[in-house]
Amino acid sequence: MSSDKQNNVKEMARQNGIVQPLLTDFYQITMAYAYWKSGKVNDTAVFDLFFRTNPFHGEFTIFAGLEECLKFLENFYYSDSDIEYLKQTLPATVEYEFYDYLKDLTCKDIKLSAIEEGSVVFPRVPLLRVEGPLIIAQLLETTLLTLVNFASLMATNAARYRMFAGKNVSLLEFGLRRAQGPDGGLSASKYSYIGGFDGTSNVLAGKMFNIPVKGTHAHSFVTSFSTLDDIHSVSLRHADCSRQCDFLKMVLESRERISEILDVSPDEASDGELAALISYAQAFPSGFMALVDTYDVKRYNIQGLFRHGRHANGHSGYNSNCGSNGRSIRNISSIRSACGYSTFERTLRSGLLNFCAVAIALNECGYRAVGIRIDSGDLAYLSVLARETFKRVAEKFDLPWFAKLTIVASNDINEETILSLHEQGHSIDCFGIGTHLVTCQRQPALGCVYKLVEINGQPRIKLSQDVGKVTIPGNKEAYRLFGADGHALIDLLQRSSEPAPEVGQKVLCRHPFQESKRAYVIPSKVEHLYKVYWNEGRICTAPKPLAEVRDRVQSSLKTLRQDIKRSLNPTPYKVAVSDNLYNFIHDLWLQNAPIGELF
Ligand SMILES: Nc1ncnc2c1ncn2[C@@H]1O[C@H](COP(=O)(O)OP(=O)(O)OP(=O)(O)O)[C@@H](O)[C@H]1O
Ligand SMILES: O=P(O)(O)OC[C@H]1O[C@H](OP(=O)(O)OP(=O)(O)O)[C@H](O)[C@@H]1O
Ligand SMILES: O=C(O)c1cccnc1
Ligand SMILES: [Mg+2]
Repeated sequence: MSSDKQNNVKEMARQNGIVQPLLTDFYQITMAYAYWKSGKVNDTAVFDLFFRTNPFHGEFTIFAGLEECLKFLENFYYSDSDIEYLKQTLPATVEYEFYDYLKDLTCKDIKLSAIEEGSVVFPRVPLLRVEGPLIIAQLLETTLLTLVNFASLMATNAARYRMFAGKNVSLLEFGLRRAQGPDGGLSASKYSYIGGFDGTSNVLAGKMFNIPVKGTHAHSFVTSFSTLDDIHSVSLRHADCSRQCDFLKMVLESRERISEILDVSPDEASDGELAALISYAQAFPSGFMALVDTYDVKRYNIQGLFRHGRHANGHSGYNSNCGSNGRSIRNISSIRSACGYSTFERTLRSGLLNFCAVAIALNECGYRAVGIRIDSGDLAYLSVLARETFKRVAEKFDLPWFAKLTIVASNDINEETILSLHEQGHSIDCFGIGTHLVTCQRQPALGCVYKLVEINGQPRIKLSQDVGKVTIPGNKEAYRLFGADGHALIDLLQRSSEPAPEVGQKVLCRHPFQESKRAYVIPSKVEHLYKVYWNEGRICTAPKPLAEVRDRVQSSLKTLRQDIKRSLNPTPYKVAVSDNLYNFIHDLWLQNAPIGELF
């Protein structure tokens, strides 16, 4: 295949295959027919796509999904089979000329302006502005919403995990198996990466979007081995020469030595687990990363006790509620009485001992192990226990790097768990996060809407009893005004006919609906938020590559004050309208609001 063709295939692959004009609500097509039949073919409209509330009890959102929107516009046409399907689906009374009209429909007369993908954005400020023929602009609604809503929600969720995890911890997305279907899983991987995750376990996402693919192994790998007899080969080739080492013998010898250092008996470690770890190390001698909790106390049938006693309030006993060994005395004693031996002594005893034995033997063969994953129990406590173990082995074997082995933690981790673990203190280097991240469990939808704000040059306002739902009419521009300290201060919406605010010039910023709320701002910097991305039938501003969008998320977040980003009770960021737009909204509101009668 020529390299052009290969690039083409790669480009196509980056596009989500199910995104096409029929991926919409039926009512868009019935409305299109009714518009067409009522002579509105030449009407022009402006639609705003925006959300009303930030997700996750936060005060910011990350805008994502723009690249997919542009690809959708680029490829928008009804195929013959689409038209055939519509003929069967719409009533027989629909005139045939309508299908001829649909057949020729493309986005050539649409103009799409948008905020840069990866930017922090706020309620009411349109993320996309779609201008053009009413019928086609209307037909785009559902697909644009589905492309922006989940992408932005995911990117925001991931950015929050990134922010609360801190920059010294890596984050891996492990969610595919628990995601909302294959497309949910794929999108989750893509937008988690944009939001600041370092890698994904999703191989297709890695291939399609060039995201680093990472992973460890599952419990099933460990439990598939029963005894040392299950080891296929006892040898491993030395890293520096072709010499075959008697790897099994080396591991068993190192296990003896380490068990003395750790003051545990090798008899208590599982041989099946050791066989599994040896086999994994033989397959990946330079990337040895082992799951070490398969044969911990959790697998000895006392799970119920452990769970109810310890995490009832979402906190571990470590540090807060602990005895001299760092565990909750109540839980330790209840587990002791249940199983007749000390949990503390037993915890990770098998896994850590076996891991260290294999890692030391690998070292003797010229390889460095990577680390461990813990997937159950008190992650703060167990990570500290593992780090202490590594330090002891590092010292005894005079291998300083051993103390710094990577500790990955997984198991139902969410934002609160990360904050709580940080509060307690832990030794985790990397979180593997699935369910809560990809399903956005804390808030499963963003709630972007697509509202008509102008028709044939005339502004449109949608009134509501709920003032928060009143739309801001007309064709508008949005500006971000920065304060003297360089932070973003306020987003300002103006009518498109108004001159842009200028640096150093006082601007009156008004709350869109509350008359008394207003402030003067003298911006130190003004950022025009919209660029035209699609016009005259083509992409006129190229969307940025994924890695640049990812950087944009971090640089854009840096412009926000810390209090806007904090987890608990963050300060709202201000979104305002110009004085001119304020008066325009309220005049139109009065014109459109019916005057009631009292009897
Ligand atoms: N130190 C900690 N502080 C707060 N939360 C923690 C801590 N350690 C673990 N967690 C969280 O507590 C929950 C523990 O879940 P659970 O009680 O089901 O235990 P488990 O170890 O997963 O048990 P099982 O193996 O039976 O599923 C997980 O959501 C995990 O992320
Ligand atoms: O908990 P999440 O945030 O969703 O992260 C993904 C989970 O998926 C795996 O568990 P699973 O029990 O499916 O398989 P395993 O045998 O590999 O643990 C992994 O061990 C994590 O616990
Ligand atoms: O690689 C892993 O450790 C992994 C991948 C998916 C889900 N849980 C864990
Ligand atoms: Mg698991």
